[in-house]
Amino acid sequence: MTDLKALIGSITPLDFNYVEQARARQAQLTKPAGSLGRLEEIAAQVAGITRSVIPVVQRRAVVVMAADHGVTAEGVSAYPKDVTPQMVLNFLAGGAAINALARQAHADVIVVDIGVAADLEHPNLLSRKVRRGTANMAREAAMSEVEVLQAINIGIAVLENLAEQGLDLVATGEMGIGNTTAASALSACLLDVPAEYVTGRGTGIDDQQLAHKVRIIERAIAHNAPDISQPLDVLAKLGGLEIAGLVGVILAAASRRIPIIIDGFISSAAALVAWSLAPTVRDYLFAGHLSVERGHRLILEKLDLEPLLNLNLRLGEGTGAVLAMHIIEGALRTHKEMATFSEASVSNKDNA
Ligand SMILES: Cc1cc2ncn([C@H]3O[C@H](COP(=O)(O)O)[C@@H](O)[C@H]3O)c2cc1C
Ligand SMILES: O=C(O)c1cccnc1
Repeated sequence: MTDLKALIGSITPLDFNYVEQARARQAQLTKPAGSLGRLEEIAAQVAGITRSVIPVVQRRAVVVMAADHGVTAEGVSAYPKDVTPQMVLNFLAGGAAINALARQAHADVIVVDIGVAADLEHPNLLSRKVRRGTANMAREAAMSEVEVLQAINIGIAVLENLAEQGLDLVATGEMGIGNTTAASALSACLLDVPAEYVTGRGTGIDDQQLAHKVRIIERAIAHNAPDISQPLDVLAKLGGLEIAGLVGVILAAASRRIPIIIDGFISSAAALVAWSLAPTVRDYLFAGHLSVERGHRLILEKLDLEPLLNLNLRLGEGTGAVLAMHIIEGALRTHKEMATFSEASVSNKDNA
């Protein structure tokens, strides 16, 4: 097992030397100063992350962590829990939204069974089951302390393996019926806001079911009484195995200086936990999009992240994050491929 403390300690802030050099290059490119807006900031941030003045993001992957949630017994989702293993098989067959978008973005889809409550076998599935779904958090802790650490360690190992093979950009994705309930419970605690503020309709529940979902989350928080100053305690009691796995992915990617695009509400809840453990992780994060799910904006505000896209997505799987890879690529392509004023013999501003 990785020493989590050591991993967290190894996450360093952006290297401003490279940020400044990237900004200096941007100032020389054939465009009015600042005219590429956030694309310029993205290029500078990736330069600071990777310690490369002209970075590339050639090798890309989305890690889709899948797991089940005991809290589905309370009727918090519009879909049955069987959809979790069924969708895992769909990912492996290439038929889900994430597969189509990943093909377009030239990203590998890495599917991890970290806690699906069904027996799954497939040559391309990473079978890393910690347990068959979490316990029902409305009645008991979702996971034990040992299990949450196991799940985080699996995320770390998955990322480190990918990094060994070569990885320039990673997106986070998930699948787990009931996981908006876990993400809402986590966010309510870590943001210290009423559950209602961060609870949405997930796969599409009605008003009555939404009110019920809020009550279940309130009950889970009251019953488990997590220590909100201890992110791992909150994660164990109210989280999900896939969320814990993504915490590991995020921490390990930051430690290896790999830029991370987080997806919607659930991935962002994982990022919130990672940030609570290691605030420096913020430097490595891009928010792929703003989800429709209530509460997403509050998490992004806490992390001081501005979403790259706003497309009314409410799917998860990593879809918004993988779409945002095109924006990051656009930022880095202009940064790399544009001519400077002197190269193209274009006149710069008089005082440049
Ligand atoms: C067919 C299908 C595909 C999905 N892909 C992602 N999710 C998304 O919906 C689930 C969370 O919503 P809730 O908390 O309401 O269950 C997660 O599995 C999430 O990834 C899906 C959901 C369904 C039904
Ligand atoms: O934003 C998300 O991640 C999301 C929203 C609804 C359902 N599943 C995921």
